[in-house]
Amino acid sequence: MKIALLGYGKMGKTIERLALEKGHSVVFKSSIDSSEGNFEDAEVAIEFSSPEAAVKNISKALEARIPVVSGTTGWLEKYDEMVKLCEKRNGSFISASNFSIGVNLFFSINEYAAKLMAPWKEYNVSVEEIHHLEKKDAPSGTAITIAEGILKHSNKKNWKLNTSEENSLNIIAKREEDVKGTHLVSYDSEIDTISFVHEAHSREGFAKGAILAAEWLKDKKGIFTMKDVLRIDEF
Ligand SMILES: NC(=O)C1=CN([C@@H]2O[C@H](COP(=O)(O)OP(=O)(O)OC[C@H]3O[C@@H](n4cnc5c(N)ncnc54)[C@H](O)[C@@H]3O)[C@@H](O)[C@H]2O)C=CC1
Ligand SMILES: O=C(O)C1=N[C@H](C(=O)O)C[C@H](O)C1
Repeated sequence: MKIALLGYGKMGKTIERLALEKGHSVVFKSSIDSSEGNFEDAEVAIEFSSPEAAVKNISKALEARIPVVSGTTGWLEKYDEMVKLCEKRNGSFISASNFSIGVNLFFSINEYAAKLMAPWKEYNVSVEEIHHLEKKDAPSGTAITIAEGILKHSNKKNWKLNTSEENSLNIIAKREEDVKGTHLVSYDSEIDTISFVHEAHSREGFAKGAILAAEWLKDKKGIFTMKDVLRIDEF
């Protein structure tokens, strides 16, 4: 598979290493101030850049009729615009807040727990995420997906960052040196706490999932999610 890497930072470089190990080739790569290779040669684009660059990068791939896998977080208010462009171009698009298999299983565990906990009003639920100091967005995209899973089954109205409002689901975002990505869901009562956590030990899980998504998407048309790729049923 011939890959274009739109964004060649921590994720782009990890994806390149693992993709080459799998026998794929990287025919184009771009950063904020440089690019090399020939974009039109790509069979699929993998996009991990920044909240400001994501829409431009995804549009570039869709306009060129190159299937695109996007992992960038913090731009999702423009998601519907990208879906419309994909439909107009009869293209192929997957966006996910987290491509690791473990986190996608965690999303289902989270929804199951939210459904199970819904009648037990003495428990207050919260989400905490911890990431490295360079991360631009807060809360993380993964924390937002987790919060959306909880809100499907909860009587809380919305999620908010660092809130003590009873009607809102509190997301706590922490930034610490070199943390690859930790997400914790806690149900607290006066009597006890139930919590479950996903901790990424490296960026390889995100990168492997993105390559898997690209292999899966390459010869398909439409807009998909990681649940389609991994065949995980909706709750
Ligand atoms: N969905 C997932 O599984 C994962 C998502 N991410 C997300 O992916 C994104 C990238 O993460 P990292 O590689 O760690 O970041 P990074 O900062 O190491 O790399 C970002 C890359 O994007 C480029 N870039 C930044 N601003 C740009 C602009 N305005 N125009 C063009 N290129 C630009 C940079 O030059 C660099 O090559 C972030 O949004 C992060 O939250 C990160 C890990 C996993
Ligand atoms: O910026 C990161 O590093 C990560 N971003 C994603 C997010 O915002 O959820 C996924 C992962 O946790 C790493």
